[in-house]
Order: sequence, then structure tokens, then C-alpha cells
Amino acid sequence: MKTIDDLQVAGKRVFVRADLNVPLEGGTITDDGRIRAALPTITRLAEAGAKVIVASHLGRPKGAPDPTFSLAPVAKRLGELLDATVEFATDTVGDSARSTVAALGDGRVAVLENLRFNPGETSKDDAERGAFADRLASLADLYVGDGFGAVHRKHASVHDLPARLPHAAGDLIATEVGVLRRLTEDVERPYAVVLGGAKVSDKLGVIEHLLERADRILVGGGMAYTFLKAQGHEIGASLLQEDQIPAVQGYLRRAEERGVEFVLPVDVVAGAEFPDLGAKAPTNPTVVAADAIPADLMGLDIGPRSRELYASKLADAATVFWNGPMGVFEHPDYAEGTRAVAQALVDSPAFTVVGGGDSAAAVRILGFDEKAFGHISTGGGASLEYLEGKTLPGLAALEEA
Ligand SMILES: Nc1ncnc2c1ncn2[C@@H]1O[C@H](COP(=O)(O)OP(=O)(O)OP(=O)(O)O)[C@@H](O)[C@H]1O
Ligand SMILES: O=C(O)[C@H](O)COP(=O)(O)O
Repeated sequence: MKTIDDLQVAGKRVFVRADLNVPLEGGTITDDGRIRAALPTITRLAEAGAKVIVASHLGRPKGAPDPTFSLAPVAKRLGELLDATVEFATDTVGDSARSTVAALGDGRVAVLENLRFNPGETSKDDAERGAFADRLASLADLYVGDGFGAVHRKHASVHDLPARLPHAAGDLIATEVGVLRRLTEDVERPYAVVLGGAKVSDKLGVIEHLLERADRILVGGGMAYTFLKAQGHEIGASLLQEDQIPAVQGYLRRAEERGVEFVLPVDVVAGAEFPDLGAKAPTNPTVVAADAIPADLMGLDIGPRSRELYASKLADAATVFWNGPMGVFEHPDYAEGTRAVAQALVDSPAFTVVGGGDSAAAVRILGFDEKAFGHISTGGGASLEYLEGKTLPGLAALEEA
């Protein structure tokens, strides 16, 4: 894979595909980790005299402009972090983008509006994605792929655009791939993996692969309830991926055959409804046994006995990979499980990797020092798919000449 050092960027329009998909609450960025992670590449390009065009997705808008998902607050924050003026184009390939880029001086930075406001970005149709990539390509001379969190997406700006421009990997992608490689080759054992979060369907598949690699798999977050249900337990109104139950039963069987320890919650913190993450008004959380969640309650965090159990299973690990919060950490009533796992990683002498936009944000929002972890990855789904050994469209595209 080429790096920025292989490109002549001075005076050139360089399209940087970053992953600036940060958590927002009412238009306020609650964690700017992914913006800070993009700074080394942007700064290096600007200092080398490039006209830097930064593009990203934010959230999952439905292929049309939606002010809730505007990148405007991200552009503003990027300007503060760079301590420089950052231009903002109010569209991605339209008049605003074209005129913003045309007016951009050497060493200056512009941010385009959310790539996913255009249906071509995420289209499954090659021609539609290609047509959008053509329009993006007309804005730039060179392409730098640096959005590690999105490299598992076969999207126009990630997969099709690099084929249309001379390209290289940015510093973030180079760092992320270097660290994750350590988890795929000669892992120090015991190797424990902690999985949680809400993107259950994205993540269940990785377990198949992890059963061949890890010594212990600890499951929490929204994903845990599909496992509890697969074991025949009542899970009330908790998150459930019903169609995955047979697969999950298979994972549990295989784990037993292979001697991989599967750790599931023994108790959960449950609530009557999904909490209001805006007002964060107190709810009425109840601790219940994981095998008897009342029909009218949903599990929203792992309980106190599970926290102790998980910490004990992490204490003697030599390598830990953690993806996905243990509960709805954004609300104080359901944050303790995530805090306990983060603390267990901090206390452990193991090589610890935290992967995922939300997991990394959780660690910072809960007040942990990033330096207490071996590596905090900006990619959740991306790091999992990397560990699965899958071909990631965004990395494959950068590898091609
Ligand atoms: N029991 C639960 N029920 C519902 N949602 C949950 C539960 N536990 C955790 N979550 C939610 O999961 C979300 C994070 O999941 P996600 O899978 O997106 O994590 P990630 O891998 O760190 O991020 P990404 O894939 O975006 O990089 C949080 O917003 C949290 O509130
Ligand atoms: O948050 C993430 O995992 C990345 O930004 C990718 O977002 P997506 O899951 O909406 O494609």
C-alpha cells in the first residue's frame, strides 16, 4: 500500500476520505476522538502545500440531505483543533463543493457535506456508485484513504473513488492496520475478546472466526440477549436478533467443543423502556437475573455480579480486544458495565485494544485516560472484519496500483 510519502501533493487537490462519524447529541459533538484521529494526515498534507478536501459520512441518512446529520459541526470542530480556517461546502458534488474547492488555496482545508446525502454513496448498484465516484473524482487530483472506521463499507468514496485517482493510505489507516495485525499473528495468550454494542447483525459473524482464535469470549451489550434467548431464557423486551438464534446456538456448541470459554451476563440492569439520551432523566433501573428478565423490562446493561465476573475473566488475559459497550453507557443508569470493563482493561497488564467509534467514545466520555489502553481503534465494524480476515473494500482499493 502506498503512503502519503509516495505522493507529490504540493499544489494538488487531495481528497481525504476520513471517518468523522462522531456521536452527536442535539447538534453537539459528545466525543471528538475521530476528528482528532484524522488530524495527523490532514495536517501533514496541509503543511506539504496540498489543497485538502476532507469528506466523510455521518450517521445513516437515507441518501438525501438531512440537517440532523450535517457535517457542519464537525467542520467547525476541525477548525478549532487545527487552529485554522476550515471552509465548509454545503453539498458534496454540487455548486458549493465545486466553488469551495476552486477557491481553496495551497495548504488550506475544506470539508464537504455528508457523503451519504447522495444515494450513490451507499448504493449496491455498481453503476450508480461509479457515477457518484466520477463526480467526486472531478473535484480532486489525488486520493488519500484515511477513514479506517469505514473501510469495511463498499461505498463510492471508500471503494470506487480510489480506482479513479492516484491514491495512498493516510497515517491513521497505516497505524490501525499495524496494530490490528498484532492481533492476527502470534497473539499472546490467554486472548480474551469482549463483544457488545448494538449493531448485532454486523457483529455476530465475527464470533465464528473468533472461536478459532480466542481463548475466552465475553458477550455483553445489546448482543447478549440473543445469546440468552438462544439458551432458552426469557429476555423480556430486550434487543433481539431472532433470525440469528440458530447461528448463535451453533456458536455456543462449537465453543464447548473447542474449549473456548463463553461468558454471558449472569445478571442485568433492566429498564421499562430505552432511556432518553437527551435529557438523561433518571429512570427506574432494576437488577434482575439474566435468566429471568420480566416480560415488561429490557436489559440495558450488565449487572453487578456480571461486572465482577467479567473483570475476573480479564484479569489474567495477556491480550484483550474489546468492541462494543456493555450497556447504554450514554445514560448514567446503564453505564456501570461499560465502566467496569474499561477499568478491568486499565488494571490489566495485557496488550489491550479497544475498537469502535462508540466503544472508544465510551472510554473517553467515562473519563478514562486513552494512554491507559494499548490502542484505541477508530473502527468498530471495520476492526472486527479485519480480525475476521475479510477483504475490506477500502483497504483492497488502496492496495491496487
Ligand atoms: N442492551 C442494549 N440495548 C440497546 N442498545 C445497547 C445496549 N447495550 C449497548 N447499546 C448501545 O450500543 C451502542 C454502541 O454500539 P455499536 O455496535 O455502534 O458500537 P461500536 O462498535 O463501538 O461502534 P461502531 O460500530 O459505530 O464503530 C451504544 O450507543 C449503546 O447505547
Ligand atoms: O461508526 C462506524 O462504525 C463507521 O463510521 C461506519 O458507519 P456505518 O456502520 O454507518 O457504515
